[in-house]
Amino acid sequence: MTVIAVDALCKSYRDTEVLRDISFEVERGEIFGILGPNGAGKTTTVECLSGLRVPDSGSVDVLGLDPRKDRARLRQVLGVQLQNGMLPDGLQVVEAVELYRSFYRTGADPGELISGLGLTEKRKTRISDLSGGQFQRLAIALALVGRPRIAILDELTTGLDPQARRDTWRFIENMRDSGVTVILVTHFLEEAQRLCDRVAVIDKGRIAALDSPLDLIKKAGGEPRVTFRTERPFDTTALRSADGVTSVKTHGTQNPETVVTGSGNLLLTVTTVLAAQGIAPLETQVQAASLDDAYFALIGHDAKELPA
Ligand SMILES: Nc1ncnc2c1ncn2[C@@H]1O[C@H](COP(=O)(O)OP(=O)(O)OP(=O)(O)O)[C@@H](O)[C@H]1O
Repeated sequence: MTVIAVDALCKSYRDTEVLRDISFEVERGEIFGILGPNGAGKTTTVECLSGLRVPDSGSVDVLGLDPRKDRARLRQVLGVQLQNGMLPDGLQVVEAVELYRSFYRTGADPGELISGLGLTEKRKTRISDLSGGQFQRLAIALALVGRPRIAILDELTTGLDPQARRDTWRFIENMRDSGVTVILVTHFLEEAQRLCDRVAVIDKGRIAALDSPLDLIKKAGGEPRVTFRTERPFDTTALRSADGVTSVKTHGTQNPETVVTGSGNLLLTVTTVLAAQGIAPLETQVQAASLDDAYFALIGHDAKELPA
């Protein structure tokens, strides 16, 4: 069942086109990721979904409602993660959650939500005294306290420590399992790969790709890689011509690092070729293709690329 339908959305700020013909649909119970570089138009897109921004043209349908015309009804079914600075500093955590709970006819138990997000110790702390990560967790609690049917989480885990990030991922997965649809704007590709059922990559106001993380990786031709170091540089000719190997890149002169990408049993291929040359690889690692590869292939600047 489609819960969000966006069709041909366009938006300009003065004479700068920020959204250029954005269309997508989101199904009930999905975690739908929105990825893209800074300034790509991700926040503007989700602001059009929640009615905070009015598109210049195109249409948005959220659970059968038009966010421009039905904001009051939409607010009862849509939870939006607030950004820092949007809440009165003097409120305590528990007061903020209870206040937000009062905006909804039905909703979550504030105490359970606070504990589920690891904020029990901070329940009496004023918002101004929270750390960045604690505020972030409060913002998630406020987005969810009305038990929304759709939650829009923009930069969900920015500023969270690794443990809190993982706890938050589990929390979001449980939410999805209970039928909530989640729109997740993120810069963390690992987060998108782990959580999202489908991902839209927005670049310069257009959708550059929209697919499941696995299919994005496949379509971008992402391949597993084997990385190792050697004591000294070696002739890579045999490795380059081995079956299934598509690229070999080496960098450094002291214990140079070599990265081999390809298909088949790449680790066996690499170790066999090296053994035939009497080379013992050090610190060997095998990595599956990831969303990072697909993302950088799509937006065209691979910050991680090693020199050939
Ligand atoms: N109120 C505004 N007035 C003018 N320009 C704006 C306004 N809001 C956003 N922009 C511009 O629109 C473009 C898209 O912004 P948006 O916040 O949607 O990007 P984003 O993809 O969410 O970026 P980020 O990853 O940095 O959060 C940017 O170039 C931004 O400077």
